[in-house]
Amino acid sequence: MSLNHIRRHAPLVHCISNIVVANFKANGLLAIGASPVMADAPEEVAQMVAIAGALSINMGTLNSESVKAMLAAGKAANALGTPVVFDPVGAGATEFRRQTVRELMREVKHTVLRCNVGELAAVAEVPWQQKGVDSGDGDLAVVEVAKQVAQRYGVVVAVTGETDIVTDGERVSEISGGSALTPLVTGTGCLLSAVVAAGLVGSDDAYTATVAVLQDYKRVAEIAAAQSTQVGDFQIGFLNALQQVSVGVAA
Ligand SMILES: Nc1ncnc2c1ncn2[C@@H]1O[C@H](COP(=O)(O)OP(=O)(O)OP(=O)(O)O)[C@@H](O)[C@H]1O
Ligand SMILES: Cc1ncsc1CCO
Ligand SMILES: [Mg+2]
Repeated sequence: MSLNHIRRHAPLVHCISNIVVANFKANGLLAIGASPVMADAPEEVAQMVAIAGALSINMGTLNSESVKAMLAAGKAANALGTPVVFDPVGAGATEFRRQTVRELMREVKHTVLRCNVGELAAVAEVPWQQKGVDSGDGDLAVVEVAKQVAQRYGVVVAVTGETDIVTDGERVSEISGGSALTPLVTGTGCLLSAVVAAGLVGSDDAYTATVAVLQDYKRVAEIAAAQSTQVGDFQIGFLNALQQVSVGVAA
């Protein structure tokens, strides 16, 4: 019961968000009893991360200022031993994103990398046709590439899609289920990254904490899909189901 673990710890999660999903992410974290704070001014991120339980870095709508903030916040979190989750949104779509991924992977020690398959390919620098922020097309041995990235950077890698894969370079878990409506609501992956960050607070094994969050998140999608067939309703149902699962009242 990982979302329940988050509710019991009620962590403050410092999010460097993209502009598309900031509201959904904040409401999703509140629904499970966490406290979100969005802060991306380079001038304040080191101070903000110092009072947070975890840092969630998302480069979905990056610009030169927010990249400075990501580096400063990540380094400050590392110095404090605060867990960091990196979501390299659209990593392979442009040269700016590819460079930023390289810099963030080199300069910051991330606890968890949470991405879709296209983003994994970009982080691993293997060929893939990314479609903007969506996963896109290609042929990738996902488990093998995820393990290589995990070993190379000493990070837990969580790759999502119809079936999610989590690996620390040795252990591998596959998590299926959920709902095909989930990728039709923008930011469900971005929110998941922030929820993983929240789930790391009070956990001593990032791999098992990440697996537990992804399992609960699939269940959240199933509960939402049982109550709604249209995407708008599903988005609201998803927030409701996050609350239910975290409280422990979901069937
Ligand atoms: N076809 C599918 N069937 C069931 N669940 C899915 C499917 N595709 C994605 N998901 C689930 O949706 C959630 C978000 O994963 P996804 O891979 O879509 O993230 P993402 O591409 O980073 O999303 P975004 O950038 O919009 O935030 C995960 O819980 C994942 O398991
Ligand atoms: C649509 C979109 N564009 C940049 S970030 C984002 C949200 C999903 O990742
Ligand atoms: Mg994403």
